[in-house]
Amino acid sequence: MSSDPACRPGRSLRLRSLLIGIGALISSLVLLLAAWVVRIEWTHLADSEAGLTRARRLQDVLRVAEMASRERGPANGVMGEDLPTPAGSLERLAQARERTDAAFDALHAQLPPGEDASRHLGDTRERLKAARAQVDRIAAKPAPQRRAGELRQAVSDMFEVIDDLAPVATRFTDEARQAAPELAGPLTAARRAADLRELAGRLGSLFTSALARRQVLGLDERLAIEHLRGRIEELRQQLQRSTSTLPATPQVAQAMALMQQRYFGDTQAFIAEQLRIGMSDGRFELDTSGFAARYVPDMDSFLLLRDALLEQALTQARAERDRAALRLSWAAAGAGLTLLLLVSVVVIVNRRVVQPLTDSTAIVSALAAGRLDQPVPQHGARDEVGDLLRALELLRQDSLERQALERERQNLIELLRDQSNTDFLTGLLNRRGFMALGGAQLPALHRRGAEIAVAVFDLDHFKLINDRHGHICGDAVLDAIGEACRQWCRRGDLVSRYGGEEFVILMPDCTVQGAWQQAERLRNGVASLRIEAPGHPAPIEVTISVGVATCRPGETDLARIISRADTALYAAKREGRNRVRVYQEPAPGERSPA
Ligand SMILES: Nc1nc2c(ncn2[C@@H]2O[C@H](COP(=O)(O)OP(=O)(O)OP(=O)(O)O)[C@@H](O)[C@H]2O)c(=O)[nH]1
Repeated sequence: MSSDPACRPGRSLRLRSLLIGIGALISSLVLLLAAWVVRIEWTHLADSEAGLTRARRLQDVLRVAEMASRERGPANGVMGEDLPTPAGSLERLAQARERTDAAFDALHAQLPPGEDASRHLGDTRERLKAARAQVDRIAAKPAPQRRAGELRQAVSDMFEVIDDLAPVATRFTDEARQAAPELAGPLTAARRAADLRELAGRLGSLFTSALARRQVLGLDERLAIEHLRGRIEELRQQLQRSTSTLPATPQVAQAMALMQQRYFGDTQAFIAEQLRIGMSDGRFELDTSGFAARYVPDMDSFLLLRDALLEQALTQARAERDRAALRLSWAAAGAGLTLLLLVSVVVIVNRRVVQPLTDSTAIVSALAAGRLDQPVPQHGARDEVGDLLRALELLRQDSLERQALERERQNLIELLRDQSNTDFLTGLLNRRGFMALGGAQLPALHRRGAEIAVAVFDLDHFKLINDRHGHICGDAVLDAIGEACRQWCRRGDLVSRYGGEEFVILMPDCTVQGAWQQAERLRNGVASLRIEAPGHPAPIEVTISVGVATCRPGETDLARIISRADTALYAAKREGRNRVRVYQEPAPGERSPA
């Protein structure tokens, strides 16, 4: 039964391997799926971060452009005022330049060094420096010496600084759009608002030359002003269209309304009036500073709108980043929990099912092999596996009882067998046991060429002992003779109480000479005994007569050998007892003594 493969413990090990394999496979699939989801969410998060970073950079670029644009007011101011330039104008210009430089520094700090945008901004600053030097050269001249051409050039150089920032702004807008497409709307609209501020500023700057010299506007200035007004209107419409598609925020709505009211309401009428004067007699009521004081504040409505749109974009980007981070956390936590659950399931199934099955298989195999010493493990749960283990324990207990009963039965059989072959008085073999064992030994002894002898001895006048001292004393004497046999016979000799007071000894590996010596030793030993018998004060002395015969080659009939030894025994009795006689084989033609 133990050879049945189903009983081998290996089965259960394979079941555990299967469980671990399935667990590992499902875990791998879950991990793969989780890695895929986490990767997607990670990409979303990275894109959102990138979109936010680019939106902030765009905000900084637009701030640089705003500051450079604001710097044009004080620059135009000092170029429009005669020497000595008022300290207040110089102070305003210095402060404006400081603010522009600070905005440049802040933007530079955001960019990794060596990046294209960083290098480009470096070039733009050089261009700004050159434009400022040109402004300072013109402002250092007396007003009459300042030519219209150089004034326009100086203004144009300042414009170019702003134009130079446009590619950087476009680049960050594109990068933000690629990383987070939802930012495209508000960022594009914010750039349009910034462009409107710039164009409005340029429009004002075109009046600078005529205002400074209180002259009519030149044809190219008039054309440029009309061109800019057209561009401004066009941009306004684009801005309206783009903001109308965005999710409306109160800040953007308010900034749009303010822009419409202030710049495209009051300020447009003011510009139209200045244009009319510039096209008629050039007698402006305001100088450049007065013009700037009236015109510039209304342009701030563009900046309010730009900032509101940028804030909307940044808020969107931050919200998207936070959502992506949350989704990423959920995905990672979900994957971790699923894995934990899987591992728990594998551990529980292993502990509740596979391990008990493994133990059960080992126990069943042990039971099948008859090994009952292996205890069945305790399993507290009231489930099928628990029932199985409890049933196995019952089976084991039952088998243990059966085994004990079987052992008892075997012992009893052994005992009975021994008793049936043993003489109850001396503990030696009885006749039956002697004949069975001795008869079985002879063939093997012959096969290895051993010499075999048999001795038969009988107590002398034993009847007298019984008669004089009683049967119990006779039994004690027989018992003492048995002890003497154990003491004086060799280890391999087979000794038996053959019947009554007659004993037979089978002596393997014994020549006739050896047998005679052995018999003599035994006879002397018995004669020297002083046997204590119950109820008998004096020790009893006995003698024995012994007959010895040897086994003929190949002879296996034990009874015949005993018969020959018996013949020798009778001879010993006849000759006076207490002696050993060896059976003499009759000469050819002579009759057997028996
Ligand atoms: N106490 C006792 N006596 C036994 C037992 N078996 C046989 N005897 C006695 O042994 C005696 C044998 O006597 P006999 O055959 O005449 O032989 P003997 O008296 O020994 O004389 P020889 O053999 O000629 O020397 C008988 O009295 C039997 O009763 C036994 O188990 N116990």
